[in-house]
Amino acid sequence: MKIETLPEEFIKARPIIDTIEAAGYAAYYVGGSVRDTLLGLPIHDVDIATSAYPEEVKALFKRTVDTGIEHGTVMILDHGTGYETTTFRTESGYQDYRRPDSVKFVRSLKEDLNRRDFTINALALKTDGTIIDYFDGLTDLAEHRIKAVGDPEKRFNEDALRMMRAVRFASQLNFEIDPETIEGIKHHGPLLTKIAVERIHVEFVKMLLGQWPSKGLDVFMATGLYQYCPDFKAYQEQLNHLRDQLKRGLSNETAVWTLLASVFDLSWKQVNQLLKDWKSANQLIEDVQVATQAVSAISNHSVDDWLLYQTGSELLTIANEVAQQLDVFAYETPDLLNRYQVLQIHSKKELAVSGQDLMSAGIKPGPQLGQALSFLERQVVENHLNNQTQELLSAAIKFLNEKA
Ligand SMILES: Nc1ccn([C@@H]2O[C@H](COP(=O)(O)OP(=O)(O)OP(=O)(O)O)[C@@H](O)[C@H]2O)c(=O)n1
Ligand SMILES: [Mg+2]
Repeated sequence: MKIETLPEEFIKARPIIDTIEAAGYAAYYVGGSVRDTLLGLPIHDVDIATSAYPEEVKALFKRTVDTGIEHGTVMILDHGTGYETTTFRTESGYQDYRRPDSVKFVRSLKEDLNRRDFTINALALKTDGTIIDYFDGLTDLAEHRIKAVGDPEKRFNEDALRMMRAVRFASQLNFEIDPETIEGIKHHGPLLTKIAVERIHVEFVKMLLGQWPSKGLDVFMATGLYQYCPDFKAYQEQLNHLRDQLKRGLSNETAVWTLLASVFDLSWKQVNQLLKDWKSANQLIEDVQVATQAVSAISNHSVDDWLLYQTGSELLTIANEVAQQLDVFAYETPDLLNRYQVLQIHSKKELAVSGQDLMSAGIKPGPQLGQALSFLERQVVENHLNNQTQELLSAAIKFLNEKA
């Protein structure tokens, strides 16, 4: 098979392959970019596989970075774009189920494609558009099938993350997973616990960002894979509910975790624990806590000005998206955003008085000053006070006198 017109990204990368070939080595486009081109999808990064050894690749180009030289990957920098170029290799002895004990460089493309995860990911593309397909990847692409290359058991023993990749591709592509590959996942699920949580996290999120998340979730649940992910064992019922409920993919990672936290009915503290167990960044944890609180207010029809203020426009949009997915939404997103926009202030900084102003008016520094500012902030947000300096100063003094 031959692709008549290659996407621009491949044409841009062509000089790299030409240079390698001119030196007497073979080089091909491989991986996701080939698969996605055949599916008519946009492509992100162009990966290259070559018979040249890493040192031989480096000798051919001025600017390279050793991004993974021990397993054969060198990044070639060309006019601002980086091309991951990996020497054909086979892998043997995966004692830890994630990294080969030894990588053996080979000169044969077929051997290289043979160690790849799924047939649709084991296609190679030549610069003239010819597709090389040793494992019937084209048939599986046409028939919308995710199928391990060769023996699924071996593929998952080599890298247990591939089980998560299978469900992620099902959700991104709306493909079915081949029955033998499903069996392989059922047998090897426990190996997932050997994999770094950060890597599982990436695949899990990609699954829920895919256009057909229920498809991925279905296999994720049916194979029992979920049990080997942090904390999910306790939430089988909720995850099954989600599988039946989800209409489309989420729009970003914050929405993914807010959805889960809402479906699991987690408290502020429990959100923190779940996301820590999933090795998430602190900013994500905070955002999910706030957005989850907003989802709950939305579903109770109890969104007030203070909640709008605390949540902010970005997280309000996310919370309402999640509420819509769960069919608990009571507000149109533009209405919520309008209500947010017309608040007198959107952060403490916009208050017409500062701590400095309060001190100039005779209030002593200390906890009282902070309390007065928080009082003013809430009063202004809730429209009980106008955001005007004089009015706020008097209100602060009165507040502190009443407390004393
Ligand atoms: N655990 C893995 C990861 C990757 N690969 C191979 O390396 C290629 C590139 O990997 P990666 O970029 O991680 O995935 P893609 O398939 O390119 O998917 P994406 O579009 O998400 O990048 C894959 O297509 C596959 O051939 C593999 O065999 N096993
Ligand atoms: Mg890729």
